[in-house]
Parts: sequence; C-alpha cells; structure tokens
Amino acid sequence: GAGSVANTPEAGDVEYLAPVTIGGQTVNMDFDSGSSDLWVFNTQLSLNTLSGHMAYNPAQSSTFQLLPGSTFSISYGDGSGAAGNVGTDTVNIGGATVTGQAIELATDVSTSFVTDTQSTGLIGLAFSKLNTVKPVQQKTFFDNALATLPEPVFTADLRHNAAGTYEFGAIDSTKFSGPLAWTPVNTTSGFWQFTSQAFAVGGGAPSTSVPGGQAIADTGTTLMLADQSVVDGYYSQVQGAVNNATVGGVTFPCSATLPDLQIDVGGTMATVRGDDINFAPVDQTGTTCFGGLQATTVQPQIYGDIFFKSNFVAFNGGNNSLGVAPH
Ligand SMILES: Cc1cc(CN)n(C)n1
Repeated sequence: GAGSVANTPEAGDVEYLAPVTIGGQTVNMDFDSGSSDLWVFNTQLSLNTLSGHMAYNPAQSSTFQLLPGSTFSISYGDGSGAAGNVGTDTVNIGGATVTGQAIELATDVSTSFVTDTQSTGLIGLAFSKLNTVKPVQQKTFFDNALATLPEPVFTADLRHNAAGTYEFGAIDSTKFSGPLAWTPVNTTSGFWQFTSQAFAVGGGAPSTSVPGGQAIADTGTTLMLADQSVVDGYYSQVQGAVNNATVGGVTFPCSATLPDLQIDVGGTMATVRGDDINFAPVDQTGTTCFGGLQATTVQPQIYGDIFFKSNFVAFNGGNNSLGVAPH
C-alpha cells in the first residue's frame, strides 16, 4: 500500500529528516533522491561515534539477515562518506513496506555525519544503478516497492522551517496548486536528470542558452547549484551581491529584496521564490546573507532543497518522469 511520512527540516533547512522503521526500530533518516544507498548508524560503531545518535541494532531485529561478504562504500558531492557491511531487513515508511531491503551498516562515517546527531543515515531514492554494494549491487527502497505501490511514484513536499511530507504510491493533489508539469527523465546517469536550459529573473526575458542544459532533482543537497550563467544573470539583479571567496559563494545584504527565479524544467518554467534564495546570514549581526543559489562548474546542475521549497515534485518510476508544480 501507499505510505506517507512527515519530514522535518533541520535548523536552517540544511536537510530534511523523516522516520523510517527498520526491523521494528524507527529512526530518522535523510531522504536523498541524489543517491541510491540506504545506510544507517548502527551498534557496530564506536560509542564515541554513536554519541547523541539513534542507532539500528540488527541483533534486536528478528527479521535481520546478514549478507555475508557484502560491503558498501559511498562518497557524496560534499565530500562526506560512509562505508561498512550489509544485511537485509523489513523497511516500513509510513505504511509502504518492503521485505528483504538491503540495509547498509556503516562501520565508518565521515565527520559531518558524526556531528549531525539528528540523522541516523540516508535512504537513497535515485536509480539502483548507482548503488555501491559489492559484490552484488542492491536495489533502493523505491525500486523494491514499485511493484506493490498503488502508483509507481514517490513525492517530495519540502517546506521552509515547517513540516512537509514524503509520500510513496500516491500523489496528493492538495499539496500543490495547478497541474503537475511532467518532464521525461534521462536515467543514464542514475540520477533523476532532466533538461534545464533556460532561466529568467523576476519575470524578465528568458535566456535560453544555459551551457550543458541538464539538471538533477536532489532532495539530499541543501542548495541549488546552477551554471555560472544562471548565477551571474540572477545576482546581477540583486543590489550588493558579491562573490565572497571568504565564505565560498555569493553573498548579499540580508535586507536585499530578492527577485523570483524562473528556471526551465523540461520545457516548463518553474519558479523559485526570491525569499527562498535568501538562505542564511553568514555573520552574527545578520547583515550579510548567503545565497541559496550558487554556481557549479560541473554538469549536471543540482537542484536541491532550495528548489523543492518552492516546488512540489513527483518522481514517477513507472515511466521515468518528473512532475513539478508550485506549492
Ligand atoms: C550526504 C549528502 C547527500 C548529498 C546529495 N546527494 N550530498 C551533497 N551530501
């Protein structure tokens, strides 16, 4: 059946956590449509590493089975990473249930995961071809659930500083306004990748020549990382915006009025509210603010939580498409 869970933004909307029940143990996890491993903090880790965290204890689960000889090792775009061994167990997310789901048990995690005590790990929702388990690659929760879901979809409803929803198997049309605009997804990269080759600022004339012109929908990335041409075009309309090497990106006066950004999603222009592009102050006085839109020099562009806060997104694993609508 379908499953629905509330998600909660961590401070500053840095990431969004939601409850996942693994072998009867409920832990909060970071749902990541930009990767394909389900890994958890667990009782193999040292007490120092586990300090402050929830942890999955396979010994307490009557349905856990080790996958002898299986290992995983994953690294993310922000330089963080985890590695360990693998078993299977029953996973229930708000009622959507999968038996025999690969549960990757970290024996090593990078510092940013240790300090992020509210997160017990990640649940990858990109395509299974990116899964890192060896010698036999494993499937994502969504892949395993597809055949049993009422509809082959999951949806992301992420909000600024407020609870939202992750839903599996149904599209709740009360969560967005107007029709969903559907775009085909190119699954070759293993990401939810689509064409994005135009943008406009504050309702101005669109530019239609974004180099590379590809983007991925990534709930596990905090910001929106776009081509330099988009970043330059947008912040040219923001008084006092500067590229601030010290903090590692574009900043502007927190008092600035930020225009909306219109961005192409497979031929339909989606709007990212200007307010959502004011990500966070960089100083104690709240004078200088860090932009939620920043540049990436690599393709594809990465549309993270900044994009999702203005747009409800449906991920259709039945026909490999994305549905987007304002919320
Ligand atoms: C832990 C983590 C996940 C992601 C996005 N896929 N990043 C950039 N970092």
